[in-house]
Amino acid sequence: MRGAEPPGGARRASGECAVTKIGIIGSQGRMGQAIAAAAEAAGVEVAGGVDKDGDVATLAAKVDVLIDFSSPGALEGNLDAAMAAGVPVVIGTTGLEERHHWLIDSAAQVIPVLQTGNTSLGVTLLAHLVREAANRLGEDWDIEIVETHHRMKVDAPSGTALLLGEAAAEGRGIALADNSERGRDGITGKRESGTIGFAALRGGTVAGDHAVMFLSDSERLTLSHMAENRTIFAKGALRAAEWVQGKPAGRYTMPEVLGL
Ligand SMILES: NC(=O)C1=CN([C@@H]2O[C@H](COP(=O)(O)OP(=O)(O)OC[C@H]3O[C@@H](n4cnc5c(N)ncnc54)[C@H](OP(=O)(O)O)[C@@H]3O)[C@@H](O)[C@H]2O)C=CC1
Ligand SMILES: O=C(O)C1=N[C@H](C(=O)O)C[C@H](O)C1
Repeated sequence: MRGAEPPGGARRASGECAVTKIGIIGSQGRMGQAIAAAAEAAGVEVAGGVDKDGDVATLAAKVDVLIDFSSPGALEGNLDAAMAAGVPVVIGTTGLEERHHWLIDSAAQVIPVLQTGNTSLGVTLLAHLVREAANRLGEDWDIEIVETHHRMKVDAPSGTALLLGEAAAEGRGIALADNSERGRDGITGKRESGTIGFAALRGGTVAGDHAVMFLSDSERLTLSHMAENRTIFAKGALRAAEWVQGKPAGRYTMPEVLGL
């Protein structure tokens, strides 16, 4: 029908939308609530939200951008809904596996998709510093990543720890998948040279602490970040949502948003 509004993606590809109307997937969760509060403070309209068993297709049809902080199991349906409506999606959900990344790559052929394990400015800069340090320090510097989170967190290592591991691996010019040590217990044998180790601590209400340690024979360098609350993630998610609007189909992440 002539005059009917084109799918959101086509409309936004022209870049004409200035105001972001967001839809939150995982709206009643810790992050969903933090995003809604940050949106209210920033004057960003929340057009709706869904949780388990919610209707994401209906939500997608009435928003400019979907923001997903829910569960890996929801990802495929969320991407399908975003593609059908032609709206960009910001994915903050962690615990993603290879097949989820494949789904994201595939959706990014159709719509803009921004995925990150951490939307904060501090962690985005930390990843940059980690890449640089890993590149400049020789292989005699072992790399270990330690993360601490609240007792309710369900995935490990955290998405941020993995993001930092990827940054370290890039700096070293190695593939993280072939060089990571994800859990030591019992007679582990000595540390395998060149690996990147991960350790996860859980307890209390910690919003998210990450430390990347570089350890050599006689010295240690630690680069770290501590999140004092979820507002930093929520603000970063809103910034990502505003940035991704009007972008061409493709896969994006936080350094592009923050210009780092
Ligand atoms: N990238 C980043 O910067 C950050 C990422 N995160 C990540 O965000 C995710 C959410 O964290 P958090 O808010 O603490 O977790 P919560 O458990 O508090 O919230 C998750 C929410 O998602 C909902 N949900 C579960 N399954 C589905 C589904 N199939 N469809 C729609 N909604 C669903 C839950 O609903 P119900 O209760 O009904 O199951 C719940 O409301 C985690 O993966 C976490 O690691 C967190 C902080 C920062
Ligand atoms: O589940 C959380 O809480 C957090 N998850 C993200 C992660 O897995 O890295 C980001 C942040 O650390 C908080």
